[in-house]
Amino acid sequence: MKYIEAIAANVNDLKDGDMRQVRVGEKEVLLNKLDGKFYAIGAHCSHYGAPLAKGVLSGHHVVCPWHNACFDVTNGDQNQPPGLDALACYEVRVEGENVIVSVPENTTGLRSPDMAQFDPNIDGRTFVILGAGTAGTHAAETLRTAGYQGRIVMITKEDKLPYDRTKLSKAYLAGKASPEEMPLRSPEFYDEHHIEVLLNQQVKQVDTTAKKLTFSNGDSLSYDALLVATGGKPRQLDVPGADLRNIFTLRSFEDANHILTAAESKGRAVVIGSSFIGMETAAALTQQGFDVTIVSPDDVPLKKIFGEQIGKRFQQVHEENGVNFKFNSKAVKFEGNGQVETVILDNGDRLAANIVIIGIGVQPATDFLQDVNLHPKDHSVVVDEYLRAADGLYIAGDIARYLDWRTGESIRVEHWRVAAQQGRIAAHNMAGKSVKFRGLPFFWTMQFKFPLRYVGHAESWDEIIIDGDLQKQEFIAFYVAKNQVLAVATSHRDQETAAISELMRLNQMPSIDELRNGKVDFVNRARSN
Ligand SMILES: Cc1cc2nc3c(=O)[nH]c(=O)nc-3n(C[C@H](O)[C@H](O)[C@H](O)COP(=O)(O)OP(=O)(O)OC[C@H]3O[C@@H](n4cnc5c(N)ncnc54)[C@H](O)[C@@H]3O)c2cc1C
Ligand code: FES
Repeated sequence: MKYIEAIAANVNDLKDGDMRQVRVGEKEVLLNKLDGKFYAIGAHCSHYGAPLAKGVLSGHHVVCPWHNACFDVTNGDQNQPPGLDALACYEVRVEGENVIVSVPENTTGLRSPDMAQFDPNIDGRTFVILGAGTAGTHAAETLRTAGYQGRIVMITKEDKLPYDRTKLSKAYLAGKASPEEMPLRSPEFYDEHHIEVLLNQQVKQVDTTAKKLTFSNGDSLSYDALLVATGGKPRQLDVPGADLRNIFTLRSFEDANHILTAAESKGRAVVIGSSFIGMETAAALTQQGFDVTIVSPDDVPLKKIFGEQIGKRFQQVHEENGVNFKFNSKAVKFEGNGQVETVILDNGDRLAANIVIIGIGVQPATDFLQDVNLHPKDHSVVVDEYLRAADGLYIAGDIARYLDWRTGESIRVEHWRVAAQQGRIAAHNMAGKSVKFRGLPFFWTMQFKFPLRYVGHAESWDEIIIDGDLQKQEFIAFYVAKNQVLAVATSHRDQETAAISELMRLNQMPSIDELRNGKVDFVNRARSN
């Protein structure tokens, strides 16, 4: 292999705990100094390619500024999702005052994690992963990185290998991502690591005593351990005309493709619901040339999650881009000749529509589970801190209900990164370790050019402290209850967000008085760990 070598820095350029992006030939490298030693790894996050130098170095790991993936800077290992690959690790040496980094000429900056080889003679067990979403995908790969050599079967009712669901309502629907950009891994990857993916297979029943799954075609499959990660199923609107053509929900690749096909003729779109799916879909369809109206029973979009001020800022951004809102309204009927033409609201208003998207939330997809502890509120599965629901049965992602270690409350979240984290933890436990789930919820949204990141979990709060400027979309909002920061929503303050999530994870957030006074240096506080 050919290497490129270059002087990347002077030894005095970096203090302990510093990191910077440097160039070695044409390649970008993240150079770090820890305990007097230099390390060099790939410069860009394996998720969406964020420059890690703009994140936060905390202890031995760097937190990505965009969606909080974490990498060990001494070897490039990824220790927190959402990305799947590790980072390349490069040779560094010091000669005199020069820090010299050596990089393979063909490096991509990424590295596939080391995985155990499938060998049924060594391990004759079958581990089944029901659900090929983010939790399932991370679990399958983690089983191999954790050394499991038995059979892995991942099952999905969809016709696609695992893909990036979060892009559906953003880049994909807006026409900015092609179908080829959606898969999380290539077909060859699953072959190489002997991860069997059964497509188009719906599971109808799980017998947790006999450890057996039954498919809708009557076939069955026995398992030694099972991870159920079946995600959410969109709520339907039970009103007359709801079965007309061109009325959609959005959960799967197939849903998005149906919407795109119907959207070819452009025209008017009505979106029912002003939470994430509704708002993101409205933004994407507007960018596709639709005249979009959002119908919502609320008076401000996203108010229950972010509060009134931030919700109104999202509304303003949508209105500036031409989206109309019908607040305090419900759709009570759809009319049309085979295909939807009119949406009728509870106040009698009639909205012309070529397509309708219903975004009124999801329910945990658990109807095939009988003999486990389902929560009466939403039929999510109650798990212990190891994400276990019964002997040999693990649960991860949108269907898992667990105790939030920060507040002791029973919560369930619908976030991509959390589902990935849980898939990883569940896999470690299936593989024989004893790892507790102690994640900090994190999600992001992007509507037009308004990005928002959210760390923590707050269903209600006493106060929202806002640092920054909502109008400029540069702010941090702290959601406070009983003198504790439960959650933080931020826009265009990415490095501080990474630092805050680190401080929240370590239980080292500044006091509420400090936050009220402003000017807290979150980045330096997180770096000093
Ligand atoms: C359009 C959209 C955009 C989103 N954007 C964001 C975002 O920006 N940020 C964020 O944090 N979160 C976002 N989310 C939420 C995020 O995608 C979910 O939290 C995450 O996908 C949950 O992962 P999961 O593995 O639990 O389930 P899923 O990803 O839903 O995967 C479930 C899997 O189970 C399979 N399945 C279900 N039932 C059965 C059955 N009976 N038999 C066989 N297979 C079955 C499905 O086919 C699928 O493969 C978004 C969600 C959607 C729908
Ligand atoms: S780009 Fe790094 S976590 Fe998304």
